[in-house]
Amino acid sequence: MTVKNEVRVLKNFINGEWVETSGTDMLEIRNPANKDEVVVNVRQSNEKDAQAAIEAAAAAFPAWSKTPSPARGEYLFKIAAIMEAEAEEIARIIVQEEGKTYADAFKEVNYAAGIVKFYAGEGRRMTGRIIESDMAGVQIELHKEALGVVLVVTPWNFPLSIPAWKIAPAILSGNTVVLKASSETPLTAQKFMEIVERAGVPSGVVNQLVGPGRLVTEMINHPAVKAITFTGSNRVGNLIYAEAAKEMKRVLLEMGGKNPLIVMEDADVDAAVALAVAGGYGQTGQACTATSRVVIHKDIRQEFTDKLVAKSKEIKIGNGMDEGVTMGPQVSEGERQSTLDLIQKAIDEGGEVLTGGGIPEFAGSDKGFFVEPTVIGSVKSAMTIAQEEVFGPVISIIEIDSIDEAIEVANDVAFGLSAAICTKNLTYMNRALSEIQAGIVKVNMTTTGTFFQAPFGGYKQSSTGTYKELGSEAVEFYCQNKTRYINSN
Ligand SMILES: NC(=O)C1=CN([C@@H]2O[C@H](COP(=O)(O)OP(=O)(O)OC[C@H]3O[C@@H](n4cnc5c(N)ncnc54)[C@H](OP(=O)(O)O)[C@@H]3O)[C@@H](O)[C@H]2O)C=CC1
Ligand SMILES: O=C(O)CCC(=O)C(=O)O
Repeated sequence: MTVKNEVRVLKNFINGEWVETSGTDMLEIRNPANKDEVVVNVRQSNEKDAQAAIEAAAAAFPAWSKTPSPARGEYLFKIAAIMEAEAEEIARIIVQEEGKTYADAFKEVNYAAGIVKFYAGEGRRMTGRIIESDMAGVQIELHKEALGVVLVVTPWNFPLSIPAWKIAPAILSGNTVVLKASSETPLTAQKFMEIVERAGVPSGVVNQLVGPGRLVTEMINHPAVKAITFTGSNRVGNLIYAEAAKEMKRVLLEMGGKNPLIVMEDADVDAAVALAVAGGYGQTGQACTATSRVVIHKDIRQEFTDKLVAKSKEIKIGNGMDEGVTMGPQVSEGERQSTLDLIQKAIDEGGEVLTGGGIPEFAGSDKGFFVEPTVIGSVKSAMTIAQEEVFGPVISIIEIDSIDEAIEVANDVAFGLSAAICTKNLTYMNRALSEIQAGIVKVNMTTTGTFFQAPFGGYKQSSTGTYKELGSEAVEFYCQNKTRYINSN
């Protein structure tokens, strides 16, 4: 039986107007906690729509890039205020199409509003630099300029905050954008566009295209597109990088992680277990910063593991809107299957499932893409489960017997996004902070979660590495610096 919601068919947001998509394929978005519930229908866009979105952004660029940055910031303040005022409604949309808990979704909306306010304030902090010249009367200025049209390609796991953390610095810097949000979460993106419209952002500054990822390839090649910012899988990140390289376009890629939580022998075990649970199972493990490896000292492995298993069993799985639920479903059948496949591979390679490992059973569990919070013991660093991103609620336990070995294991992966260490020992702390090859290293904190005033980005295959997201540093990606020589003699 299909739940009869009032199902909308989404439109594109182009040049300040809601326009019918021109494709013929229809995509049904269903609630991942109840696949009988159709959330929204999407008639896909085609190349013609993609072209129109880019042209609208290109046409809006001259006026927008000349608008003073404090004035651009004022629009962002308005966007943030609407997000905050409508946080409950937006959070419900996120739960309905992505599946996370209402508490997580509500936090995401307020986090997104915080990001937008942060960049609104940056509008009054945009500065250049004066450089002394060799000649009297000659001044050299370093001046930031916007790039042009920026293509924003985003995933489903943070359907509001990731678009916000890319679009806010992009438009604050004077660029115009086309958003291609994930096909799993088009309604949240649409709601974001409605807010942009109501905040009075001039037509064409922000445009949104609903449609398949394959449209992005051609968009990258459009001459008006000057930069592409992407968060998602390494597979797609590689495709985008290769395509953009043809015209040497600027690219920012944020991709996978295989984030370790090192727990040393002096750690507070209960606190470390709480960090593993929050980092491993928060967002159903669907975060690029998720704790997927616990690298634990042999002296406390047993105690830690017993306590982690006990806490894992306390997780209440269900529909993210239901009271008391602490973990929602995975976003799709495909994502769940890929988690289950990796668990099976771990077993085949010698891992031991200590709790979870399968599909939970409760009333209605067959309707959603639920998976149990899973702890895998006896994991060795070379195993697939210790190397590949899972993107589900799975924590692997890897035993070590020294800080040297802990750091070696932490670094023994292709990724380098986030890492954390639990210890009170200053030497351990300093070694982790300086020797772990990751863009973010934390002490006695979860691998997940970022404060938006601080830069975010990974090492190795987690990111392109050349630019950071978040913080005032993010603006660098969206600007080019012109060196201006002025001879006033
Ligand atoms: N680092 C992170 O935060 C994230 C990592 N992932 C990883 O990626 C895996 C798959 O997730 P998925 O959502 O499919 O991630 P993808 O990388 O496939 O999708 C991310 C974005 O890229 C778009 N896209 C898809 N194909 C192309 C293409 N050929 N060219 C340009 N853009 C494209 C998608 O559009 P469309 O949705 O229309 O296909 C979406 O907007 C996860 O299991 C996880 O391992 C996923 C999400 C976030
Ligand atoms: O941990 C976080 O808050 C950020 C996670 C993230 O950026 C991602 O999963 O894409």
